[in-house]
Amino acid sequence: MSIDKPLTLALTKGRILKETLPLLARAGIEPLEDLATSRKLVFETSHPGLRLVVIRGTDVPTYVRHGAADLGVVGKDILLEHGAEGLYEPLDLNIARCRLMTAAPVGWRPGGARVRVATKFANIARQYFARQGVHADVIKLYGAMELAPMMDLADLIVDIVDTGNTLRANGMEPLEEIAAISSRLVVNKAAMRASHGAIQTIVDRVGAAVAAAGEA
Ligand SMILES: Nc1ncnc2c1ncn2[C@@H]1O[C@H](COP(=O)(O)OP(=O)(O)OP(=O)(O)O)[C@@H](O)[C@H]1O
Ligand SMILES: O=P(O)(O)OC[C@H]1O[C@H](OP(=O)(O)OP(=O)(O)O)[C@H](O)[C@@H]1O
Repeated sequence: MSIDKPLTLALTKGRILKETLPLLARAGIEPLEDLATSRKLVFETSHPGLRLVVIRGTDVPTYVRHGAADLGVVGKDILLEHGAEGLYEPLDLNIARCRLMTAAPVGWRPGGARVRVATKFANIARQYFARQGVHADVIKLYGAMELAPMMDLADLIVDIVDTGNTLRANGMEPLEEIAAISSRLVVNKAAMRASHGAIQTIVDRVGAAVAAAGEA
């Protein structure tokens, strides 16, 4: 395989993208166009032979697993929920930090033998409650998890908590932490072997940028 093969880095759009771009800039990787104002999905960068694609977080592991992107930036919550098969996870980027938690309406106490749990993170929730020996009926939702207990769709939710403002605003409180979440750099395993030098250079530069951000 040619050593000049261009590399693709898949970025999660939205909140993670906002925190990723300054880190990449510190690593000397800057898009040649303004991502915020462009409707494009593919961007050349200042780093020779590296382009960016900007997609939904849940699609990042899919692109990287299939080798359609060589590297990716994605939340650990997505990796836990959708699996990290075929991926290396060489760096914790220490951005978009939050916690994956169980939460319930203030004052809720377990009653019957089963709990109804509404969440976007159905696999994580099933594994978590199974480990706790709790019979959980997991109801998959795609957003606004806090609404489910209010409408008596569920007793508990599993959701991302940062400040706790969203829970408080909806009469809920956090209960238990399932996992600490931050965004990760992931690499396709086959690409790591085929383009080791070029990929390791990027991992090292981004790693140095993470360390510098930690000291700032
Ligand atoms: N409040 C938060 N504080 C810090 N990080 C968060 C927070 N909420 C989500 N994240 C992280 O950011 C990622 C994207 O969250 P965001 O809420 O922007 O997207 P989404 O609306 O869930 O995704 P999509 O646009 O694909 O529907 C999550 O996977 C998680 O890793
Ligand atoms: O504890 P907090 O600081 O309130 O943060 C937690 C909230 O943040 C995220 O939602 P986000 O703000 O991204 O909205 P969205 O996912 O509904 O777009 C997440 O889904 C939680 O609802």
